[in-house]
Amino acid sequence: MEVGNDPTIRVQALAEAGLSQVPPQYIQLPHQRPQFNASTTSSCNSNIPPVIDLFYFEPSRRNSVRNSIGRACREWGAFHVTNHGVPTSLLAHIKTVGLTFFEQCPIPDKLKYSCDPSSFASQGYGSRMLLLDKDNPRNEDNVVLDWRDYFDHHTFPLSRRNPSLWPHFPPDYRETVERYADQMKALAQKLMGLISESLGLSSSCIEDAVGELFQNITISYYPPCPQPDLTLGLQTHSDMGAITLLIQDDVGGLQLLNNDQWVTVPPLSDAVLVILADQTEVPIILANFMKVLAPTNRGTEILFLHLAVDSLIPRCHYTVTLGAFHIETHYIVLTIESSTDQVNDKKHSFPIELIITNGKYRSAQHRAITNGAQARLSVATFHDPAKEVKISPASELVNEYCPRYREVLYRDYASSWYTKGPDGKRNIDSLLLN
Ligand SMILES: O=C(O)CCC(=O)C(=O)O
Ligand SMILES: [Fe+2]
Repeated sequence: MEVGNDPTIRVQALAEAGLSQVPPQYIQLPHQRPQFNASTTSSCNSNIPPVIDLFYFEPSRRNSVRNSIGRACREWGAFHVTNHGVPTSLLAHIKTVGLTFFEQCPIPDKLKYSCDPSSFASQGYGSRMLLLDKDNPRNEDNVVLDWRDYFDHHTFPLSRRNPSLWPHFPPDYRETVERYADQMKALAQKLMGLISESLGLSSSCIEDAVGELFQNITISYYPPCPQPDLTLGLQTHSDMGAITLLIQDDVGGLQLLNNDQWVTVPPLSDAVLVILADQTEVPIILANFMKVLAPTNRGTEILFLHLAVDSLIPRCHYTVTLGAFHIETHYIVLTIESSTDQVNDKKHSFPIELIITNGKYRSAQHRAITNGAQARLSVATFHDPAKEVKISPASELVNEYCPRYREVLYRDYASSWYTKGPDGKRNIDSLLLN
């Protein structure tokens, strides 16, 4: 069977053909292949993303919930939430309708919903995530394909929502996706509020920076794979938008990179996994640090960063000198003062660099592994800026203390992601000018 640049090939068809070996396009480079050892696959591994009880957003719990979220964002860039207010029956039902579509609709019927392979993140049924590089067909030789089929739905803003383009089978598929989209948007907005507050910012900060939310829901179906040790269901990536809410069935296979180790995320049927995506990492947070940093004196010999995280953690003061800058834990900058007025150009731009790298609000790298026994299903709900939103620190806030990030249209950012491939975090790193 021809695979690769044939957009009609579905992984499910390859799996059903009973191959004993996957076609070569699905074989990962050796350093990308998963390791199947006890520490990454054991369900009793204690090193897993935290589970945070949201207590249905009860105001009296807000402070402690916000602290837990801050810690999880610094340490993992991801966390589970429970008591989030989304009916658990709906979490179960969206997985049921997704599985019914993938497993009970014949492939020729599913192909009627095929997405457009020439435009990225297009709605519909597909397999290949990255765009074909038509200008450089030779680049195709380097493309490794995911062992995955998916259905992508455009759900917000409502002007993009057209359920008649979604599966008609099972009969309640469309209505379930609509209900799920509404519930996930409400949850994402509440979580962005808490994440903003966990940075010491006003609760609307991240949402204001993102602007009108664009929501896509991707149901991924990973057929059993004859060679799980050579393949990935979904290649290593960080999500490109602001925040992703993910649920998975009880088969398991999602892995998160934590302290350079791949950790298998256990399926929790009542929980939703929150994944920080690229736009929550640098540009938005950076813009807010810049607001705080903007009124500093320039060219100072020593800077004092007054750090405080919240009322529960005692205020700490740090002295910053070139070469001796060290922040142990938290990094909310309240003020910067100079103790001398000596000018030393070399110091420009170092404080915020360190703040960012110490900050640990990094988008989480993750991937999906495959298995030889059972198909697996996940539902990822992405919340992204509009394509026209410019991603950059606000220009009036940039001074020479700040690192410069290249301004980029979110559309171009997404396009680069889909043409060059995520390759870990290559895309967000490419925005750094220095
Ligand atoms: O299937 C999974 O668990 C991961 C899905 C994912 O990361 C994505 O769709 O971006
Ligand atoms: Fe993802």
